[in-house]
Amino acid sequence: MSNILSISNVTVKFGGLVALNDFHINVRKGGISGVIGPNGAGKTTVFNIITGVYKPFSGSVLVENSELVGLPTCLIAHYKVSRTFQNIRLFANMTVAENIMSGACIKREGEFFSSLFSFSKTRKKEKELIKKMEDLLEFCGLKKFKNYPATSLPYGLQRKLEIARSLMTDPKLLLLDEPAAGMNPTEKLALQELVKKISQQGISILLIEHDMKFVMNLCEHITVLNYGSVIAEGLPKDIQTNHEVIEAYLGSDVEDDFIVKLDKETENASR
Ligand SMILES: Nc1ncnc2c1ncn2[C@@H]1O[C@H](COP(=O)(O)OP(=O)(O)OP(=O)(O)O)[C@@H](O)[C@H]1O
Repeated sequence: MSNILSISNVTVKFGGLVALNDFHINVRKGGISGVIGPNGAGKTTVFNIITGVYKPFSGSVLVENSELVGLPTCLIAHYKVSRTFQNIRLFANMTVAENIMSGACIKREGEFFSSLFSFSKTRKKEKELIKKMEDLLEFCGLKKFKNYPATSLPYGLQRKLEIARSLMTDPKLLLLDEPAAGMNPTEKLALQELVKKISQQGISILLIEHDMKFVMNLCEHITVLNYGSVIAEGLPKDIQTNHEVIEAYLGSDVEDDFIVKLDKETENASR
């Protein structure tokens, strides 16, 4: 099976700080992959490289066969890449429905002049987008909040709304930056199910997450970063027992979660 995303030899420097050092990752078409690592390891920088926020010092970012390095952020969505952010970025003065619709703006660029000459075509397109928005409300479990102000939703639903908005662009590759951050266990479980459903639609997913249970339950492949370098990569079960990974996490705020998961695995294995 081919890859939707192939990053190779990417180095990113901020002055004297090397945020990513010869970074690489492949995301399989239709797969769910994860990037983990302690705070400041370089995880968000990976997303910022893919989406053109930063230009790497060196290296390549291929989405299918297209090179994204050097492209401005505004063009990345045309390559069917969409992302959510670590800090929720909803339009506070808009409703849930309007926030989702805002994701469609990217699809409507360049339609201005044609719409002047074909009113019926524009109406048809408008109807299609509204239908798509309604479908996404349903799909993401947000239907009954359609007309609520976006920021009146509980935190977990605001995160789902961000995902719904990014799905409005019809991505092939969805980048989720700490989607479970700040969620309670029930919200995390619901989010886990939503991510699985998105994947079942054929959308490839790359996620960054500190919650180890969430990552281990969802990802088929995990890349571990520490100080900008890949220190391990592979199946969740291999990552959990990798000594360099455990070492990197010692002293970090996710250590407890990681060790709890490890203990559970050991417990299950000895049964
Ligand atoms: N624009 C920037 N200018 C200078 N340094 C930056 C910039 N962006 C990131 N960095 C630095 O690069 C390193 C990696 O940052 P990054 O945000 O990618 O880490 P992270 O793994 O996502 O961390 P966290 O888990 O805390 O979000 C950090 O040392 C950070 O301070």
